[in-house]
Amino acid sequence: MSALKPLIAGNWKMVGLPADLKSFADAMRAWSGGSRGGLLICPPATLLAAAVQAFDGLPIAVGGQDCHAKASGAHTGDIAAPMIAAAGGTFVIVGHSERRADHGETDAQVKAKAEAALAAGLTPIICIGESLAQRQAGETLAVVEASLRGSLPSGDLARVVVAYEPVWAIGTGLTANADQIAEVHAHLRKVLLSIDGTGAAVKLLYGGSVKPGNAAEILATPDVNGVLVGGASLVAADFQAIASACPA
Ligand SMILES: O=C[C@H](O)COP(=O)(O)O
Repeated sequence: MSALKPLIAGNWKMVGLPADLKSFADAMRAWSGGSRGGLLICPPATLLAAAVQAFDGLPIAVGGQDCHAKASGAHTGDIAAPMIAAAGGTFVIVGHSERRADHGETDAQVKAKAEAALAAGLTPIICIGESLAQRQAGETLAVVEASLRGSLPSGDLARVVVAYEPVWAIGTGLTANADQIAEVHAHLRKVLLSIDGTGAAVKLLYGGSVKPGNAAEILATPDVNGVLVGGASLVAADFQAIASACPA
């Protein structure tokens, strides 16, 4: 773990009703433990403002799961970055592999979304990762480097977070091992430093089947500055166990 304060981020994806948010917030309020990392929950857009209220007084930031590249306009069903900020959100995930796969999002579009997020005062969490076929073909580092370079916003990187999420490890129960994570994160850090001096400030999260049982090892892996948790972030006890696993 580097000097960067780790970030434990939960992505609820398309899961969660008001009652689920209430149970989760009640459990977080009753939690006697703590975390050395910052905590973030990205609920579905319908719960964004309610989550800000539900977590009032708790050290839990709230973020969106996606934003449009434009600040407003005729884009039915989309959400603009200033809307997330106005609801009290401070982060937004962009370029998640599920959006890249389901909506054909390109690196250029992800870059535009990250720039829109920054313009609205949000911290973008830019997701990149290789498919199983790309890993088996030995293309992992080239794929993630190209995606990183293509998805990063122009200019100051100090407020950017990058999440490495191998597509084959998302929701599958498969997790990249510590050596695989360390190799990719070291490469991403080298690329970030080569782009701009502010690349040192970019938090590098790992995502893909992070659970209470593997969080400590992942969080202790060199160049890992936090985790992006899907399924396990829906269960307060699991999210708490992962948050508690942050090393000193
Ligand atoms: O955004 C989160 C990632 O897609 C990981 O999801 P997962 O923890 O359910 O594998």
